[in-house]
Amino acid sequence: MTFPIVPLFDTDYQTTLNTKPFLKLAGDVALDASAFKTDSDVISATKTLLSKYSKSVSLLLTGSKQFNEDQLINILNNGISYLFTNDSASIKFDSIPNDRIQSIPQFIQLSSDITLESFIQGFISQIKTDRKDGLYTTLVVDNKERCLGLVYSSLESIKEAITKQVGVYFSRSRNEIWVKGLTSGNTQALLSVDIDCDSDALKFTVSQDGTGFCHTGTKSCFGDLAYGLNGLEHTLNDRMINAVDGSYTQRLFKDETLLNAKIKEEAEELTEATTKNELAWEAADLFYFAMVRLVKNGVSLADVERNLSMKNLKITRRKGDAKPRFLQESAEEPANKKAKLQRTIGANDKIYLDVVQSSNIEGVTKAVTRPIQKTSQIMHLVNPIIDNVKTKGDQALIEYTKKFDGVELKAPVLEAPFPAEYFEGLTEEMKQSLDISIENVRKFHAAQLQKKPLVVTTQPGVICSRFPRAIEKVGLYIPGGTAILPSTALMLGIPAQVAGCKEIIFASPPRKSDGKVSPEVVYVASKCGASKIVLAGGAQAVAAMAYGTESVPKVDKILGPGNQFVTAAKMYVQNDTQALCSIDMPAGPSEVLVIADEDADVDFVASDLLSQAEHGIDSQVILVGVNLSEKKVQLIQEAVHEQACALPRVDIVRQCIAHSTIILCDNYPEAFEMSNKYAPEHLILQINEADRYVPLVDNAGSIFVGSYTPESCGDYSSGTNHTLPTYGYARQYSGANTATFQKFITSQQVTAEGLDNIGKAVMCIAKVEGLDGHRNAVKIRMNKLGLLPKNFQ
Ligand SMILES: NC(=O)c1ccc[n+]([C@@H]2O[C@H](COP(=O)([O-])OP(=O)(O)OC[C@H]3O[C@@H](n4cnc5c(N)ncnc54)[C@H](O)[C@@H]3O)[C@@H](O)[C@H]2O)c1
Ligand SMILES: N[C@H](CO)Cc1c[nH]c[nH+]1
Ligand SMILES: [Zn+2]
Repeated sequence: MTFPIVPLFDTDYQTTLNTKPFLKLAGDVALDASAFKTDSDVISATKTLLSKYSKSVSLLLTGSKQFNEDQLINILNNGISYLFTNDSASIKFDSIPNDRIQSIPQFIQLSSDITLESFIQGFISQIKTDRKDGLYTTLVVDNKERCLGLVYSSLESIKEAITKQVGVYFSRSRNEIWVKGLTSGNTQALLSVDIDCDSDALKFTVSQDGTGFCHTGTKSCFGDLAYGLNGLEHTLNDRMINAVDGSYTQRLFKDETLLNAKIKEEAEELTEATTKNELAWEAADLFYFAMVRLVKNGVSLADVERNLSMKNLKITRRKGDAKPRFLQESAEEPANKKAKLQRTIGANDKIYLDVVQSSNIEGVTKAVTRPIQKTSQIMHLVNPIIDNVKTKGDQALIEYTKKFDGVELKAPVLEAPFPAEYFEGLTEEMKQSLDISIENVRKFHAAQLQKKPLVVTTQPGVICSRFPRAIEKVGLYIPGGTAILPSTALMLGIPAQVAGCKEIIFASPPRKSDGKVSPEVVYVASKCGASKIVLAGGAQAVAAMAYGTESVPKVDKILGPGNQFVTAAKMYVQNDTQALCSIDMPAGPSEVLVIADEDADVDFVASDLLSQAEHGIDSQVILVGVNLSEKKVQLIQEAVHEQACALPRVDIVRQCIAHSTIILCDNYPEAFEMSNKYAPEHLILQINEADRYVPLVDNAGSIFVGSYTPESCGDYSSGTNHTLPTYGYARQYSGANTATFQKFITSQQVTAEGLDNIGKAVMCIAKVEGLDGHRNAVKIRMNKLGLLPKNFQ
């Protein structure tokens, strides 16, 4: 049961509610149809009542038919819960379900007849209690039906609560009426009062003021309520008033075009999500942006829920077909859709990074989220490619190269020594430049070689050692989709040679123009002694090297960066025991995090950000500012825009910067903490005395120290490796190094003395493990050596 009286209103319901505000507590109300001229009048009154005062509104039909069937359907579709009639059994409409027509309930009363006394009396007459103290258990909830606490009411407190429409209860500890908030200031407006199904418990719905309901200062007696959609609504309402200048949420509030684009983008991503995690992730994003739009326009979650309830009452529902425009779009290839989305970022828009304060947890979380691909979707595309290469070998490689790279090959593999025509176009200057890089990379990686085995005598007569062996056959992937990368060829080929790998195979997608790989890549391949170049890219190249084909030898390890298809295929083959093939690391889209302070050169900072932003639309660049002034941030933004516009790959940069951010920190330790959490592939330090801060770095692929160390130097020529872990994998992976091309073997030698030293320990532990064979292998030897007493068991 809800409230035992349903007030019946005419058109002047507003005046009645002003003079008898207690009527709002009934929750359910009815309208007298005979007082309204048109169905629109009924609908307008219904909507006002539902939005301000009532939980449900019904319509009382008396006498002759005031409305025809169509009008009644219109009314029922716009919020009226029931039609009350004198004789529900005799009234039948073809299109109105029977359960929406009810006989007039006894408890309907004309509002003009209801007095405060009769209202209270009507309520009290319906409740009972079996408690010895005569009190009524009372549940207090807020207008979102969230439980605030459990209290008790007496008949007196109920009367006072209804009379004043505020939270009034009975305090058992003080044995007196308790007006909530009288001393704390945390008062309550009473919105409605309900009785439970067996009439012995009450529910007070209130609007809670002040810090909250609980005397401990929390919103409810069961802790705080700032979570989920309600918590988000609360935060966004707060941000509307207090948003930090330049924060992402503030930008969304101000920029209608951006906000609407994000809503469309997230809606589309939700339609593309497949796993539970992805669906929850994308739905959360969509709710977030939708909620920003609601809060911006003063619409509350309660308004949305009311709307849902109203829709639930509809009789005639639309067929539910989608507009043709959306049907057509969802049938489109994902690649087309992505391209379309990219075009929504205008070519003339200013290129600038979002700005968030480090204290803005939500903003920072969003900022450091990689524009990561959905593994399940990519695997969906990659799995059949791998299967086909496994079964059809070279033929599949040739077919995929035609399909994805637009090149028709006769043979998919180029054998060393590589024909002279493949070196055509290579200039002397280029050769010299590559040679400088090759020698520096060789020097740095040769220095990493462990020359002598590591030998440690752990106890007298127990000698342990460890020594490296080169991995025999390695497959090196050299990306070639959006840019040719001879630098990656040397970053992989030289360490493989230094480590002593017996067979080095390159794979790289051929150029569309002539079906060859670039002469620079061929030059590096010959310099590092590669035996073959597989003329294929993507998942098909990875599969060919992992399983082998007629002309591609199966390798033991695949190394090298690449796009999402390459990375997904590498992850797949390393998990397939049939392939028996390991990989270096997940080395996906390039990324950089720059830490800069007020003294940093704005042009240097901008150029470093852009040098990685130009890699691809799925790259990400982050600037962590230490105590940066507003002016400095503005200058950096201007430099980014100006330099970006002059780059040939400005379109790629634009897409990358759209998911890149400036995070403002107050001090250096905070900046490094931020960077360690992000675990960037590249970390650039453009701060005073940069080298002093290196010890603060726990997670990063490679560090670039000081203002004259652009990341480009590491990409090409300094000597460090540029094949580095991305996506935050710098937490657990190292970048490519000499050891990446080796495995380590351990060895031990135990003498009689050694056996005497550790033998008993071995036997003891083997016994507890129940492995007597292990124990015996020691016991036999020790017995023969006379190291055990005769009666030893
Ligand atoms: N982390 C590092 O160390 C590092 C180093 C260098 C480059 N990178 C990154 O490597 C990536 C290189 O990517 P790229 O695309 O330029 O070259 P790529 O060689 O990795 O990929 C090109 C291949 O992808 C395949 N492909 C393209 N579209 C496909 C589709 N729809 N279905 C199936 N396969 C498809 C084709 O086979 C094509 O040959 C960039 O993201 C760059 O940032 C990273
Ligand atoms: N920065 C890339 C690694 O993330 C490597 C590279 C190659 N060419 C230019 N840059
Ligand atoms: Zn680079």
